[in-house]
Amino acid sequence: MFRSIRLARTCALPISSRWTSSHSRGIRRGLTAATMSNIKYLTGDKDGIDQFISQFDVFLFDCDGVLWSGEHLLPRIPETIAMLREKGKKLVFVTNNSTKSRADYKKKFDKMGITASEEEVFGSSYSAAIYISRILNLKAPKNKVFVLGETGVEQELESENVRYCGGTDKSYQRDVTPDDYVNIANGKALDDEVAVVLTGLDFHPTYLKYALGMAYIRRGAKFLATNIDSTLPSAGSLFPGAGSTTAPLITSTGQQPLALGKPSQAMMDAIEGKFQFDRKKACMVGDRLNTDIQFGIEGGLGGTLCVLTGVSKKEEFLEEGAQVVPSAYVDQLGDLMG
Ligand SMILES: O=C(O)[C@H](O)[C@H](O)COP(=O)(O)O
Ligand SMILES: [Mg+2]
Repeated sequence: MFRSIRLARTCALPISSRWTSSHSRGIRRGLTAATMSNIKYLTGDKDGIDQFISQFDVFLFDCDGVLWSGEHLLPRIPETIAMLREKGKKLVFVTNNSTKSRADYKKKFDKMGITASEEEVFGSSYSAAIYISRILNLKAPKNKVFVLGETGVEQELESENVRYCGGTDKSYQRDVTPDDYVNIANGKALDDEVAVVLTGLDFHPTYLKYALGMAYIRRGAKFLATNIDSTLPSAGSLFPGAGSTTAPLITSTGQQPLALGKPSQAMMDAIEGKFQFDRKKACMVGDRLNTDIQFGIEGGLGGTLCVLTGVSKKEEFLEEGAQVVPSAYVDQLGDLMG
């Protein structure tokens, strides 16, 4: 894949041509006995843990299902993060959860006693905002975004001076009326400055928002998504994810959105550019195979660590022929404390 790099506006983020590839090229690799034997199970293996950690200078951490499950902090997370910092490791928090901004995550870290800075967060809502502001680079007045998502998306669009409508605006959280059908069909209800429809995990989906989103896409607006995770791990269980709240627009328009969160390799390029690290000395830690682990493997990182406190189960990567296989796994991240 040809990769052209151009320095962007303010904070030096490389702009990769990989923003354009809609879906990452899945991993085509059968799980053989050899690879199965290579997967390290680290829980309870002190020497194995030390040896594993010593290979890496940088850890990219997923959040939901790894650090916490919704508002429930998982065991020994503050200690584990502190331990890695004491060992001089660089940490980056790479979440697909677009409902919060980097500033919101800083507040959540503080509330949960996790030592982390806003600068260390790189979320899918930020990824989407920089794609729109620095790649699409839409010309006014047709440069507005119709949002189907939460405040995290809105805040990150604001941080990139991108205009938007929809989203958490309460005037869209109402029942659709007969006039709405007429005004959407004749375009009176549509904002001519909307050039993009951006979806994320939406806790307030309404038929009206879907009807407007569909109309904008049908009249040519770009269809983007922060991420398309089908489920959200929370309170130790699974709930509808961003992919599920985006699905009505995929079904009604017959179009697939360009997803800008993990496993998008353009997001990896942007993270590498911002945090400047050697991929071979970096490890991706996550709970989901088709986002986190695939992200690390396709990104050519030195290693991937799957934790079993979120979405994926070990059977999914230990079974014969498994497509996405981490280099190691633990029952929970806190197990790295030995
Ligand atoms: O539905 C979603 O958006 C995802 O389940 C959720 O956001 C995943 O977040 P992550 O595990 O990447 O922190
Ligand atoms: Mg996760």
